[in-house]
Amino acid sequence: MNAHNPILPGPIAVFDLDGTLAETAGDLIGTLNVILAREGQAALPLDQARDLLGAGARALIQRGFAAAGASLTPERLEQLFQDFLTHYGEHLTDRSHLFPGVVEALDRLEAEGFRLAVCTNKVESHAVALLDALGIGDRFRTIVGKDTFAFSKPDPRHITATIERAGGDLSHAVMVGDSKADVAAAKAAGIPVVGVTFGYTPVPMRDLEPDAVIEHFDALAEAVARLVPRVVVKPAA
Ligand SMILES: O=C(O)COP(=O)(O)O
Ligand SMILES: [Mg+2]
Repeated sequence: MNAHNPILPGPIAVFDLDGTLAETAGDLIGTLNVILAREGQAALPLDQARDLLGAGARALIQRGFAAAGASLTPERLEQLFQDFLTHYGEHLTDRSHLFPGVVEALDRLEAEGFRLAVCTNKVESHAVALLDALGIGDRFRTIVGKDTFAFSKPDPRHITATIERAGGDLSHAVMVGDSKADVAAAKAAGIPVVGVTFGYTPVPMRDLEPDAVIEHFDALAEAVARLVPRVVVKPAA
C-alpha cells in the first residue's frame, strides 16, 4: 500500500540508463569501433573504452577519436554521429542486458509508492527502444533523452524537467546514476543522488561523493528510504 500522502504526487526515483539500469558498453563501444574501423583506426579495447561513456554518443565519438590519437573535424563528427546512431539503433541489445536485481528493485520502489522515470544522455528514441527490448519500458512515467530538451546532464534542468514531465515533486525525488554527470546534475538540482559502483566512470564513484553508494540493486530501496523524506499525513483534528 502507498504510505504517502495521496494529495501530494508521491515520491519519484529518476534513473540514468547506460551503466545504471543496463550494461550497454558492449554495443556502444562495439558501434564506436565500427566507426573507428571505417576511418582506418584500430579498435579500442572494451575495458579501456567503457569509461568514455556517460555524455552521449557525440561525446563518445570525440573521446574515442582522441583516445585513438586521431583528429576529427566538426563536419566529420556530425556525419559519424549520424552513422553511429544508424548502426547502434540496429544493435541495441546484441550484447546489452539489465544489471542484476533491477526488476526487483523497481518492483519494490513501485510498491512503496514511487513513480519511476529515466533521464539519460542517450537519444530518446534509442532509450525507449532499448528499455522496451529489455522488458521494462512500460515501468517509467517518462523516458527523457539527450535530445528531448535543449539541455542535458550535467545541466540540472535535465533532471528537474524529467521530474516535472513525470508529474513528480522535487522535494521527494532521488536520482540514481553511475557517472560524474549524474552526480553533478542531481547535486545542482538539489536532489539526493545514489551512485552505483558497477557503471562507467574513470573516477571511482565514492570519490564523486554521492549521498549513498550501492554495489548491487538489492541495496537500492534501503538507500532511497534514507534519502527521500516520507510524507507524513496528519490525522484530521
Ligand atoms: O551512453 C552515454 O554516453 C550516456 O547515457 P547515460 O546518460 O544513460 O549514462
Ligand atoms: Mg550512465
